[in-house]
Amino acid sequence: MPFITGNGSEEGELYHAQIHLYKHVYNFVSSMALKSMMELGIADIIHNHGKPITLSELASALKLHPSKIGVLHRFLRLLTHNGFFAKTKLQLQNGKEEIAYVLTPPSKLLIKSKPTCLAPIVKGALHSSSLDMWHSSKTWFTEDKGHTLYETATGVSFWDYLNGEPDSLVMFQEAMAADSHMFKLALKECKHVFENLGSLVDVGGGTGVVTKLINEAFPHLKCTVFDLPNVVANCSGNKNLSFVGGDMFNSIPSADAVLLKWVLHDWDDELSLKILKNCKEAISGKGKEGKVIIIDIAIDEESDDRELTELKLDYDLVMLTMFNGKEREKKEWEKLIYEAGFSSYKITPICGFKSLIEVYP
Ligand SMILES: C[S@@+](CC[C@H](N)C(=O)[O-])C[C@H]1O[C@@H](n2cnc3c(N)ncnc32)[C@H](O)[C@@H]1O
Repeated sequence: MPFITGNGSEEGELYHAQIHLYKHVYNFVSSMALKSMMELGIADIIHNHGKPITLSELASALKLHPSKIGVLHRFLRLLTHNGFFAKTKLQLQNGKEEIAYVLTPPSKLLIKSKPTCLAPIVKGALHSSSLDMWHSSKTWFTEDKGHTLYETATGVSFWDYLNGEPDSLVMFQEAMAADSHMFKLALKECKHVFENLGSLVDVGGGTGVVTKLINEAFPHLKCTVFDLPNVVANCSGNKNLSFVGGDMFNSIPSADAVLLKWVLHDWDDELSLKILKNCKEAISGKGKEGKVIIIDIAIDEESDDRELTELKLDYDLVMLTMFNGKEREKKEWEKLIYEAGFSSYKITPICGFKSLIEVYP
């Protein structure tokens, strides 16, 4: 059981069950408190302060009305409990002590001046356009249409919504770019995958954050970012980095290798199969030497701990409800890869919760 049962008495079990249930009912409070912290820029303030910050110093930096100092304290208390701040004691000149707050590794990921800043993920994932649809889930379950939850709630697909709302498209691309910056660390783990390649096409490569990192590490590798025409319209590259607009369901530019990062989880098996078959076609000029490099989640409940599995399963529902996509278990990856006509593959965990899946013709 995921929760500890009581002392065996009926009441004890009931109380524990209630705590478990309420905890999950109010999980959104932790998410929204985190969003408030990101919007207020608290991580930046503490980072720029350069030393532990007291409540009154933080309130003053935030220019809060005095009536909000107690509010700030209670937000900080929850966020500290949730691991986003740590408390330390400052010795004052009058001999007294005062509590001060410092950043922890998760809140350091919200410092906007750092390349590893994940604030755009918090902004995008907790934006009303991602959350409001959940109120329509009962209708979605009971209707007999092949819509995503997002379509049922809003009447348009998420992709159409993005394409019709330039600000939202920018927010989405910024969230993707933020996540991709983490790839710089992962590149050290998977350098071997890109060595000895002459050309690479990054399919669904967005604004090219990942491809630029690969291009920096392998300046002689000819890289192409391939995405929808409106996504790459204003992107510029260099001698060995170009942007091409198109539709991966029609055809993909030829290369020695294709990269699909954070792409296949947007699509169901039928459409993913189509993309993979087009990837196979794109690398066919390289014979058995070609490869497809997938970076996505692989659900592995047996090996992963509870927190990691929960994150992967949360992502699965996000993909399902917004795109009719899915996060796949290892055996589902195998089925998809073999059905697309590839002969072998290798899965290696990277980037903390994603996997590198090397696929060979
Ligand atoms: C989840 S994002 C991943 C972006 C990037 N690979 C990354 O990891 O940051 C999926 C990308 O697929 C692109 N995409 C969606 N439909 C496409 C299509 N039919 N052809 C090419 N790209 C497409 C989207 O524009 C988006 O940039």
